[in-house]
Formats: sequence, C-alpha cells, structure tokens
Amino acid sequence: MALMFLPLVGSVSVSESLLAMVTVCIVYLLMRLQRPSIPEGLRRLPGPKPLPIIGNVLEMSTNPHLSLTAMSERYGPVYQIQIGMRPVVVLSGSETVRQALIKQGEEFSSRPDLYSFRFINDGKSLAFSSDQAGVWRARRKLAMSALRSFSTLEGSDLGYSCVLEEHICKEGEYLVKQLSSVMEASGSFDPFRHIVVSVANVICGMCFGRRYNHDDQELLSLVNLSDEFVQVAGSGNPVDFIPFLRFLPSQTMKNFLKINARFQNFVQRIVTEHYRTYDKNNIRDITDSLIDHCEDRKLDENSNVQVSDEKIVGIVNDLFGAGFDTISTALSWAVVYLVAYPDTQEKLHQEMKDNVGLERTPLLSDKPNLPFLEAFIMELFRHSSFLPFTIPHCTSKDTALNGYFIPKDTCVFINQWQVNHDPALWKDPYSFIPERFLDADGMTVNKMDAEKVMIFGMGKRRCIGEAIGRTEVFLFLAILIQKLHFHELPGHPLDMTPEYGLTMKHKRCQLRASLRLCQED
Ligand code: HEM
Repeated sequence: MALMFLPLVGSVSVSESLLAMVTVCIVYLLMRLQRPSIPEGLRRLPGPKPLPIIGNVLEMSTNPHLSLTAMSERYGPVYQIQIGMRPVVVLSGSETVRQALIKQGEEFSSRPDLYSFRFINDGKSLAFSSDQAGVWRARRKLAMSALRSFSTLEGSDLGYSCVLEEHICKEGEYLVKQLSSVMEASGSFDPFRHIVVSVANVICGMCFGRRYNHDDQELLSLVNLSDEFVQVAGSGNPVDFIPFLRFLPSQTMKNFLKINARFQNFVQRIVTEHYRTYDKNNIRDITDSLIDHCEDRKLDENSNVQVSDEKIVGIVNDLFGAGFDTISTALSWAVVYLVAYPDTQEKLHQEMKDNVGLERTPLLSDKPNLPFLEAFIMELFRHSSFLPFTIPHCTSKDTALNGYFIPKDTCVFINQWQVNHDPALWKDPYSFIPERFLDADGMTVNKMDAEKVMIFGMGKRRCIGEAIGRTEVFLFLAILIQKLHFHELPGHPLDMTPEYGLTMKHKRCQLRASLRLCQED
C-alpha cells in the first residue's frame, strides 16, 4: 500500500522529515480540537478511524474506486474518510447521489481547491478550478452555447445532419484506412495511439478549425501524454491532501506540470493566431466565437458577473482537453471489449449488415435500427466505468444528507463505479452482458435501465459534452464494426485490468484487424 507514495517521495534528510512530522502532528491535534459540532437532530458521519497524519490513505490502496466501494458496503452510502488531514465525504448508491447532486444540487456543486487543480489550465480551468459560483455559471453557459452552435451547424455534404456528424464520419473512414495500412506495414497496432488522433481531430475541427495528420509529432506528443495527466488528476491523489508531500521531489508531479505547460503552450499559440486573423463577419470555430464574446462584451447580460477575456478564451482549453481524452478512452476500451468478446463482435457486425449494409457509411439516423450497438455502448460505459469518480465536488455551505451533517467546504467524492456495479441495481454486475439493456423482444433499448448508468456525472456539474461524447462513440464504433474485424495478436493475451486515474485506461496493447469485405456473407 505504501507503494502509492513512492513516486511522490524522494530523498530528504532525517532532520527535515522529523521537522515535517512534528509540524504535521501539531496541525493534526489542532484540527481534532476544532472538529465541528453537530447541529441538533443530525448525526456525525460514519467512516473508518483515521491514523494520525496520513488519515485513511493506506486503506485507499492503488485502486480507490474498489476500496471506497468496499467501504460503502460497511458504512453505507454516505461516509467520511480522511486523506491526510483533510476530511472527504464519499457518496455512493444511486438514490443518495441523486439526492445530493440533483435535489440538493446547489449545495454540492462547488469544486474543492486541490493542489494539482491549480496547475490545470493555469488555475483557470472551467472544470477543475474553484471559481466563484457566478463566474463558473457564466463560463459554463458560454461553453455550452459554443459547443452547441458548432456541433449542430449544417454539414457541407448532402446526407450529413450536422457538421459534427460529417467530421466524425470522415475521421472514422480515415481511421479505418490508417489501421489497415499500419496492419499491412507492421502486422499489429496500438488502438489508443491511433484512435486518440482521430478523436482529437474532431474536437480540433470544432475548436480550432483544423485537423492533424496521424504522424504529426506535435499533436502526438501532446495527446499521448494524457496517461500521466489523468493519473495525477484522479480522485484521492495524496499530494492534493497532504501538504508536506508537495515539497518532496516527485517525478510524477514534475511530468504533470510539464504536460500542463505543453498543453497550455499548444492552445495559446493557436489562440494568438486566431486573435491575429479574427474577422467579426467570419466566425470560423469555437475559438473565434469566444473571442467574439469578449469583443462584444455581451457576456451574461442578466448578471453583473465580470469574467476576464483570458478566462473566456481559456474555455477552449477545457473543451479540447476533455473532448479528446474521454472519448478516445471509451473507444479504445470498446475495441478491447470487441476482441475479448468475439461473439458479441460478430453479433454487432451482423446487426450492421442487416440494417445498414456494408456499402455506405453508417449515420446518426441509423441509431434506432442498431439497438444492440446502443446496448453494447451502455454496457461498455457501465462495466468499464472508465471515469470511476466524477471530478471532486465540494459543499458550498453547511448541509445534511441522509441525516448526516456535512460542513461547508467539505471535499466530496462521487463514486460512479459503485453505482454501476451496485448489486441492488444490476443483476450479475461484474459480467459483461450487453443484452441486459434490451427489452424482451431484443429490438429496443430499455431507456429506464440505460438511465441508471452513471458516467457523465449528474445535476449542475453534469458533463457539457455528453451529447457530443455519445454521438462520437456511436458513430466511430459503428464505422469500425462495419469495416474491420478485430483480433488478439497471437502470444499477446489481453490484460483488461484498468489503470486507476481520472479516466481509467487499459494497458497499452497490440491488436490485429482485418478488413471486412463488402460482399461477405
Ligand atoms: C464519453 C465522453 C465523456 C465522458 C464519459 C465525460 C464525463 C464527464 C464527467 C464524469 C464530468 C464530471 C462531472 C462532475 O464533476 O460531476 C465531466 C465534466 C465535464 N466535461 Fe465531460 N465527458 C465526456 C466528454 C466530454 C466532451 C466531448 C467535452 C467537451 C467537448 C466535455 C467537457 C466537459 C466539461 C467542460 C466538464 C466540466 C463541467 C463543469 O465542471 O461544469 N466532456 N465530463
């Protein structure tokens, strides 16, 4: 268990360690003396007894989604752990999560001020920063409207319902060609390495009006760094909660800072170019539309909230970052599941053949005729739960949940993984069974069951890219299933153990794919 500290702890002298420990002990004792009193009628939160200084860090293990799920079986859907000296409330169970994020949404919608979040987008991230509520609301509204207008724009080609669909279909077809040529040249391919470029190109098109070649070194070096980003930004990173760890040398933290700086530079250069070529009468993409908002000073006319230009244009940084990592993780997992469950892969291909055919590119309008594909995607979201926790939340005032008192400014973890594996909600939750989402006739997806899956969060902080995410996963996957047959590389058995982080990825692997012939029986 202590292994999780190793990347964070370097060589320090004995006297420095002692001084740090004594300081921490004093702070710990002071904090215990200051424990909030519980208002009448409410109870103190249950939870495991914390150790001095480190709290419950050792019990969290390297897979907090599993250990915190196990704790919820013991302490119930609302309990408190302590990471270092900071109390953290953990929520699980669909009803409790819904109560907190929807019915008491206002009280649970802030973000905690966590150390690692200060480096994301230079501390100005829409998703991670602890912006004051009015500023966050204004930026979120702007981001949603920019996303909506640039994803629903009319496509230039006949047959596409919108520019988003056109982008995805073109990138999907290009991805098939790319995988085929890599297969021809090398005999195997790394799914994440190629999917991430195709997905990044879709969001780059919307945000910056450009696409990149699959061999573009600058884009590749950026998108392939996301593994280290998500490891640090995942819920429960000790450095966010144990202040003295910040002063110890850590390669992981150094890499995290480097990734953020590189990301920031990449976007900043594109934004500067956009400012230089901005033309009010020709708004080319989301970056232009955000610059336009700044120029017009039309932001949120109904409120007096002032948001800096930097924070407005910086929204594009969040959209680009969230827009490629989440979707490429989902799609890369999807390909791995297709290989792990070959009968399911064949059933999906057969459904495609029967309802779309093998000649034309699948479209969004085919969705109602591909219920098994929809069920497969729901089961992929549920079973992999590749976003095991939402981004941490924080209480904006003293509140109560299920009769327990939760003080203002308490960090809150929402365990999506637990909701998706709760035996009270799902029969045989650890098995991968896409059919569980189909009605008895096998022809329609049961919407009530589909809504129980939690992967985009819920309530006021719910993901603003959900519609785009669902569209991309569906269309890219439809194209891949129609055109390619995926297999294991002999001698390289699949390892489906996820690596914990903000988004959990499968281990990098080599797979094989063969082109499906159009006249195949
Ligand atoms: C399959 C794809 C995706 C998944 C599973 C996903 C999931 C999530 C989750 C769990 C959250 C945190 C919710 C919370 O803290 O309660 C979130 C937030 C967010 N997502 Fe996504 N997301 C996806 C795609 C996207 C895309 C494509 C974009 C943008 C183009 C995007 C933009 C954002 C933003 C800006 C936030 C922060 C919202 C806020 O704090 O107000 N996401 N997403």
